[in-house]
Order: sequence, then C-alpha cells, then structure tokens
Amino acid sequence: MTIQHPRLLLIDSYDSFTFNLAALCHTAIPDCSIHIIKNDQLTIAELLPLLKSFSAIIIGPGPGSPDIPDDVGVVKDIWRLSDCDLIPIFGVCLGFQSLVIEHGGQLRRLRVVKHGQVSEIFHDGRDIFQNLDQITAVRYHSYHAEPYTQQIEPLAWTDDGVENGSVLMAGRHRTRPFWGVQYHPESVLTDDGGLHILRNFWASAVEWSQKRARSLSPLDSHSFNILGPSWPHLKPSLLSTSHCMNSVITSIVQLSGANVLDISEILNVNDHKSPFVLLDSAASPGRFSIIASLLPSSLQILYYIGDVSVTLKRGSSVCHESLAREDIWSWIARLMRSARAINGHPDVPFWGGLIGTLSYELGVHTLDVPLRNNRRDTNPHPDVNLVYVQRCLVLDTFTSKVYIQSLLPDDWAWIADTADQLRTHSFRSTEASLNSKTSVQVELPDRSCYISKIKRAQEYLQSGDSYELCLTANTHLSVRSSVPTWERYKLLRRSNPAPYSAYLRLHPTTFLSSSPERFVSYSRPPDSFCQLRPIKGTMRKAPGMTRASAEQALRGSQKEVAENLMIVDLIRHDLHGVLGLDVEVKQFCAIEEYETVWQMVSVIEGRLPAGHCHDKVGWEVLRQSLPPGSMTGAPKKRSVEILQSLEEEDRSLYSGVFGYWCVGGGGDWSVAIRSCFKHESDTQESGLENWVIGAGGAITALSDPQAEWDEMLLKLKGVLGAFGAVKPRCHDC
Ligand SMILES: C=C(O[C@@H]1C=C(C(=O)O)C=C[C@H]1O)C(=O)O
Ligand SMILES: NC(=O)CC[C@H](N)C(=O)O
Repeated sequence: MTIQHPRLLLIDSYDSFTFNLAALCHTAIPDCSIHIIKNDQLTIAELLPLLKSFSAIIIGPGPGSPDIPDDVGVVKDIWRLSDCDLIPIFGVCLGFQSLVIEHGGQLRRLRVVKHGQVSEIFHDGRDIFQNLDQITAVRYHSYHAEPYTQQIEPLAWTDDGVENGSVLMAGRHRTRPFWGVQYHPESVLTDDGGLHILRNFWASAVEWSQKRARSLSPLDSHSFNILGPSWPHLKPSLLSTSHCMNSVITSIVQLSGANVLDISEILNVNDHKSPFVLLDSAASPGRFSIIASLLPSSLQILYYIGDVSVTLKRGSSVCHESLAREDIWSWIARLMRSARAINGHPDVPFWGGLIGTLSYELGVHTLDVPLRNNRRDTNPHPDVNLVYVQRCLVLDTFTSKVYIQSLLPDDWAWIADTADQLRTHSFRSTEASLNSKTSVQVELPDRSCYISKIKRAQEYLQSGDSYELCLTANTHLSVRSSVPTWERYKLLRRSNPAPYSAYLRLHPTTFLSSSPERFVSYSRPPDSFCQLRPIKGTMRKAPGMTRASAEQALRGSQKEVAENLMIVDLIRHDLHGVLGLDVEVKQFCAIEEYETVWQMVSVIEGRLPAGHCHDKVGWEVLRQSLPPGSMTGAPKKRSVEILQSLEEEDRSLYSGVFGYWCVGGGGDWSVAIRSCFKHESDTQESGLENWVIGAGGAITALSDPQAEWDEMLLKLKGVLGAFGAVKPRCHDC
C-alpha cells in the first residue's frame, strides 16, 4: 500500500456535514486525496473494480435509517465485500449504524433523541481509542445500534442516564477491518475524539493493509471520469480573475447629522413610480448604508425559475435574453465579469453593482428539490430581482462621511451637483406617522395547524430524517391605506431598527426589511474571504433583562446551543464544499442585542487557499449555500423536502437573501427575515395592498410547541409594528 499518497473514498448519504468530515480526514491523513460520491451514484458492481485504487473508505452520516435501502444506498452492500476485495472502512453515525446492523446488531430508536448535543464518551483506551483520555463529542442521532452480535466488538459508550441508559458510541468488526463511531468526529465541538480517532483508524488501516500486503493500484482515467476530481476541488472558473476595465469615481462629503432617510429623499425615493434601492445599516453592528441613484436606463434583471430567458428592463423597455446553455447564476456572473471595476475608495464596501433579492425557492431549486407545481399562480414574485447600480451614495454611519460614487465615465457633474445638494440640505430626523385612515386586516397562521405542524416536524426528528427543522408560516395583511411604501419603511425602521434593514422598490415587488441576520459577506480580491453569521437562539427583550440574564438563558440552554451548533456545522460544510480546507469558526454562540430581541450569533469564515483569489468566489459560495442553513435546518436537502411538505405556500422572498454584489468583487447578502413584501398588481387591481410577512423558528426534538408558536409571533410582531396592526396575542409577548 502506498502510504505516501493515500486515497480515500468518502460515501456521502446526502448529509450536511460531509465536507467537514472530508476536511478532518485531510488533516488526519497527510497528503491523502479524497473522492466523494453519493450513496446512490454507483452500484456495488460499478464500485467494486474501483476499490483497488483506494486505501480506505469513509462512510459518512446522513438522514433516515440504516435499514431503509434508499437512505443508505450502496452502503448496505459494501459490508458484504468478499475477502479478496476487502478494504479498511470507517463509518460515522448512519455509516456506523449500518456497520452494526448489517453484522447482526439491532437498530433501536433512542427514547430521547440527541441532536447537536455534547456527551462524554467512555472507552477503555484500546484500538482506535489508543492514547486517548476521556473525550467529549457531538451527537446527531435518533437511532442507536445494539451490538448483541458475535461479530461486533464494542469500543466506546456514553451514559444517557434515565433517558437512554448506556448507548454504544463506537465499535469494530472482530475479524474484518471495519470500524465506526456513532458520534460526529467532524463537529466543531468534538474534541480529541475527532482528529485523534481518525489518525488511529488510519494507523490501524495501514497496519492491516501491510499485513495483507495490499497494494494500491493507480486510478486510471476511466475511473477518474466516473468518480470526478478529488476534494478539495476548486472549480477552474474560480482560479482566474477577470481583467478590470472600468473605473469608479468618488467624491467624499463630510456631513455631521446626515441621515439615510433624508439622503433617500434627496435622491427621489418619493417618486413611487420609479425603482429605488436602499440597503440600510439602521442599527449596530451595521455601519455603511447604500443608497442608489437609479437612472431611467438602469438595468433591472428579473428571472423566474423555469424560464429559459432572463427578463431585462430599462425603464419601460423590456426584452428577454435567452439563457441558452447557462443557468441564471452563470449569466449573472458573466455580466459582473464585464462590469469589474477598480479604483474605488478602499474603505467603501460598495462602489456600484447589483442590488436586489434572491428567493428562497431559488435555493431550493439549486438543491434539486421539486417546487410546487402551481407556484406561479400563487407566488407572482420574481426569484431573481436585481438592479444594476451605476450611481450611488454610501453613508458611513461611524464617520458621517458620504461617498458619492459613479461608474459612468466622466460623471463629475452629477457628483458635484449631488455633493452640493447634500451640503445645502438641512438634515433633520424624518419622522413617519401612520395615516389614521389605515385599515389593516391580519390573517395569522392558524395556531392549532401550526402547532400540529411542529409536532409533525418533531416526528421527522424522531425518525432520524432531520436533526433540526426551521418551520415557518406566512401571515397575510390586507391594508387599505394611503401610506406610501416609503413611509411604511420608515415606520418599520423606527419600530424595529436592524443592521440589515432595506427598502427595495423593484417593481413588481416592494420589499421592506428589518433583518438582524447577515447570510454571507465576501471581501473584494485579492484578500477575498467569506464570512457567515448564522443566528439561532432568540429571546424576547423583557423589561429588566440584562445581557447576563440573556446569556444565561441562551448560552446556558442546551437546546439553544444545540440549534446554533447544528447550523454552524452545516455552514462549515457549505464553505468547505466551495473553498476547501480553510474554514474556521471565529465566534461561537455570542449574544447580540437588537431592538426587541437578544440573538445568539456565530461567525464562520473561510478563504481560498493561499495564492488563489477570485472575484466570483463569494457568488459561488452563495450559490452553493442557499437557502440559508439557518432557515432550513440540517441535513439541508432532506429538511427542505420535509418543509416543502409541511408548509402550505412558497416562502418566496422570505428566507431568501437580499444584498449586493459590488463591481469591485465584494458582496454582502442578508437573510430575508423580519421583513415584508407586496406585489404591485395587488394594489392596482383592488386598491388593497396585500403584504406577506413570513416568520418561524428552528424546531428541535426539545422544542415546546407552544413556546415555538410564541417565538414565531414574537418575530412577526417586530414587523407588524410598521402596520400599526393589532398585535397578535401570545402568552409571552
Ligand atoms: C425563522 C426566523 O428566524 C430564524 C430563526 C431563528 C431562531 O430559530 O432562533 C433566528 C434567526 C433566523 O435564522 C424568522 O425570523 O422568521
Ligand atoms: N447523523 C447521522 O448519521 C444520523 C443517522 C440517523 N439518521 C439517525 O438519526 O440516527
């Protein structure tokens, strides 16, 4: 066996932690290359001839049950390898359960399922636990395997006390080179039980292979074609940077007291017939606010999933450009490649570029999960709605500097004119008020129906199909009022100021946001790195509640930390999938204060390997990571399928993202929550505005249905403030 260049085959059962496991193997087994296949990609007959080119197989975790053939695919057959095909195998969670039950062990459901929980693992220091002290490790499982069989030797346990008693945590086959662990070695909170165990497995695998004089055949090109490139594989399109053709011109005005609302009004936000976009850092930790000055000729890009063309609007002129063989993501990337610009001010995150929204279903579609058949009848909103911004103002709320920027050649006259308008304007605090004639009807989700969905979600958690499900529901508002949407936004901003606030009037949709959650931001090359800031854990700001008590309630809660941990692990996987090895959790479960709630926020960062940089990398991360994990649950694909069956309507803009892609190469996209949106045809036809507000929360096995209903209402309440709507009743808010 060639130990210098080991080759691993990692079988993925559609889990959201697979790339974390690949990264751990890469660290544990120096110089190894890893090929990842799905468990239904090859039959055992197709796989067998390839095995001689691999040093070992890793069988990953996954949703479902090891005794359901569709859930494990080829894994079931792998244990039946004949002696001459034998190869060392290491199974994780679902992979381990399969190992045990295929060798005579019993599969049982845990009485109390363990998702995202840290447990002490006991072992007697033998075999793959050699040289290890007691370890703590993260568990994501609903089933466990009982090794009442001659063939499996138990190696580790945990003690769940009255909940589940002693639960098998690791074992090996007595005669064949098969090992496995029930816990997750790749989780960010697993200690030495992660890296060390894989190193020990590898040492045992090498020893076994040497004893058998097993040699490794080269991977021929035919096999390579079947398997695809090894991980980490950076897409060739990520390895070159476009040449910059365009230049940004900037002028800076120092204005004490400048506020984003006044600036928007100077830039004609009150002309409701025209599009307008504002990305507003209305609260800490937000810093820059971006206000576009759109032209009648500004390009608007609209796309509905399923369309073969993209709709391009410039004022009243509309045309359709065929996507030909491209998808919408590559089409946009190509547009931005030609728009690449230089020379903008280095302190300013946005110099011009695309601003707008991407729907939740756009991400669902990327995951290959079927959408509702009739979606276009019930959801008229575009799945992509972006405008190309050539002129904009960026307000640095920390320094009160306003950066006036243009991508148009020699646009100095507009810049000078705008600077003059700002200098002569007397800034005041623009107040919004509700028109007393406003009448609002609020159609809340039905409580008993929502609670029964929470219970159904929990059944999926019990059956091992998901570890966490972010269940949501839409609230519909019928508003008869003469309050323009801009005034409505000001009300929202006042009642629920948030770091990722936004006013996006992008016909046919108007979207108002008071989101606290950044999804992904990426800095401009050459130092491009990506940052994700998932939120899980929400606590109402009750009078007298201090940061310390919020911390105690959130960080001290096993349930809340588990919810957050699952999403952190999922996002690490999403990032490892695009960027390769360099992914790090920079902040775990910190408490942040917002206007009406405390939130628990983690920060995960990643970058391309040294020497590589590309202005498309952030876009690629976005494409591969939608919908946001915090809005789906884990494992993402199965969770999204379940949510599609539980939720009655498209989420549409809610749970998607909004933000920008700057011509300088950076970008920033926030999660579209605590937001509302409406379609312009509603108002035109009936004089009634129909607004939609989505809200929800992560359901885990530990969730109390009533508390989850209350949490959903709490999130909703922040947005209802913009409508002066009768507050929904809940026990706790
Ligand atoms: C589902 C929503 O929020 C999501 C769920 C959270 C939670 O479960 O604590 C927190 C932030 C969001 O990721 C929402 O605001 O509607
Ligand atoms: N993480 C996993 O692989 C979980 C395995 C299985 N779905 C269970 O719940 O037990």
